[in-house]
Amino acid sequence: METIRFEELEIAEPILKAILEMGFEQASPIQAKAIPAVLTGQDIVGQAQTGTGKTAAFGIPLLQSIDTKSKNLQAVVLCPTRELAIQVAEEIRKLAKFLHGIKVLPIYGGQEISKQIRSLKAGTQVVIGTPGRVMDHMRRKTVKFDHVKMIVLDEADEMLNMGFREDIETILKEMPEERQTVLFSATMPKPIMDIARTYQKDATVIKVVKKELTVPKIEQYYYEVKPKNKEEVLSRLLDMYDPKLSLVFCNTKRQVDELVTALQGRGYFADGLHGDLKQQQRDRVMNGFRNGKTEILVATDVAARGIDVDDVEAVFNYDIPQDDEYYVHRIGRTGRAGRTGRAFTFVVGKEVYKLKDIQRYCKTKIIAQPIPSINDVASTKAEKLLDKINNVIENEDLSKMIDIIEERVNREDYTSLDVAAAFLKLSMGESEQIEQNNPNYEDFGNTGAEAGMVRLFINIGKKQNARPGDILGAIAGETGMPGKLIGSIDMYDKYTFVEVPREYASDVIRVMGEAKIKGKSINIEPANQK
Ligand SMILES: Nc1ncnc2c1ncn2[C@@H]1O[C@H](COP(=O)(O)OP(=O)(O)OP(=O)(O)O)[C@@H](O)[C@H]1O
Ligand SMILES: [Mg+2]
Repeated sequence: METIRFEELEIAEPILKAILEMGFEQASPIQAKAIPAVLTGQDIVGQAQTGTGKTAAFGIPLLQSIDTKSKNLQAVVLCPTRELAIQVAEEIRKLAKFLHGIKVLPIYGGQEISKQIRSLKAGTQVVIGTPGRVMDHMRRKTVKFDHVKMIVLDEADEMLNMGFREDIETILKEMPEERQTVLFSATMPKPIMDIARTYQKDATVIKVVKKELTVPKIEQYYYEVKPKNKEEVLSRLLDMYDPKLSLVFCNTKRQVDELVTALQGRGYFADGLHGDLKQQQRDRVMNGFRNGKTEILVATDVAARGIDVDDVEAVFNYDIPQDDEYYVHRIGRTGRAGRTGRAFTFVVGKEVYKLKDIQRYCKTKIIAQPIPSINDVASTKAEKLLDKINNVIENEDLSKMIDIIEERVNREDYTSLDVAAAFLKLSMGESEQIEQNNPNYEDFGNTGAEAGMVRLFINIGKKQNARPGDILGAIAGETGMPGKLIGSIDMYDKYTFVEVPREYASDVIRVMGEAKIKGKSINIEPANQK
């Protein structure tokens, strides 16, 4: 595709300077098409994939339309959530850095209204707000729309989903007839086009059409899981891919809270975001995620729309999204502005059919993946560590270290290979110690009813005719584990497992395989869960 430079788009000098400072090198396709169109003053519907710069596509012409000599309110942007309002205001402020005399104000619920009123009174030309709070100011007559030239509905379809239809319609009716109305989103379901027909005049639709609705640079995978395994699978994927920042979407607030507790219990830096939190808490959580203190943000769909955080390398659909469109917006939190990303979706049972619908809607392929075993996680972790070592070997002076190792190796009866292996094991942490004779294994983490326990899948061979008590007795006898410590054993047709305290897991594994459990002469094999 032809590249368009911002200089070719008739953008005012101070704004160009700001764009340069923001590090944008060329206009994205939606920017190249929408900026000139919005500048002509016509009504526009703009659709382009997530993370392709729609904010600046309306933000640049919006700023250019402001008369800086007047202190009247001249442009309004409506966003579905406070987080998005804050972010859009931030981006527009950056674009306005060299435009003197422009005030850009985010207004949203939860923030002290008197403070907002003071700022509005002092003269604000651009307001970025959530529909509820903007309505509130409209009713109090603390905003006046008489001089508004342009209104932007960012994520209009989501505002409708959230029940803001009436508010939006009331706001639009209050605005001058001859204003410009602009809509932007990555998805354009029918209700949006209805709004467009009712409230826009001969709108021009600008679609940057791509084959698929999702960003091609996002690798998309799915995993068939059992509900009770989701937490473990999530942990394995987090350990294996080690994303800098991750966003995990759940369908309910309760699930968000539960998962945050579970992840924190497992030692992850996780935090939760949903609509039941107090406004200050929401700000605290969002800031923690933006500055990297929180590495895993668990959220409901409040964080699905428009949120732009650098370094979100993975998105997890812990629960499959209820609407096809949500899939697009959720996974679009990664792979932004040309970067790569990964999206992982968990499906339970019949949900695979929902996944089919999603793929059809997005015109994309979501690839099935087996759940990584503990061994897969460990080898990926080892690979990553070794990659880091490469760097050290190539770039650092190791002579002193080599002397120390050499001295040790000469003194003891082992090789430098042994030393390297031992170091690798140490740096991978304790959890990998129970790998060797690894049956499929599930760790319950440190919270919940089964805290501290692990479940080991085993095979007992039908011919042995062993009863549960025999097996528990045999394990206890062989490992020295007090019998009462074995949580439980379950024997089904297809699989059998024992649940034991984590610290005994490696002992139980040790007696499996070749070893016979002597006390009762029962042979226990490691098994794969099926
Ligand atoms: N021309 C550009 N060159 C490089 N980066 C850009 C450019 N335009 C915007 N960006 C950056 O790309 C990121 C994504 O932009 P933005 O949030 O506007 O995407 P969007 O299209 O609105 O996505 P969504 O559909 O998720 O709301 C932002 O960090 C923004 O600063
Ligand atoms: Mg956006």
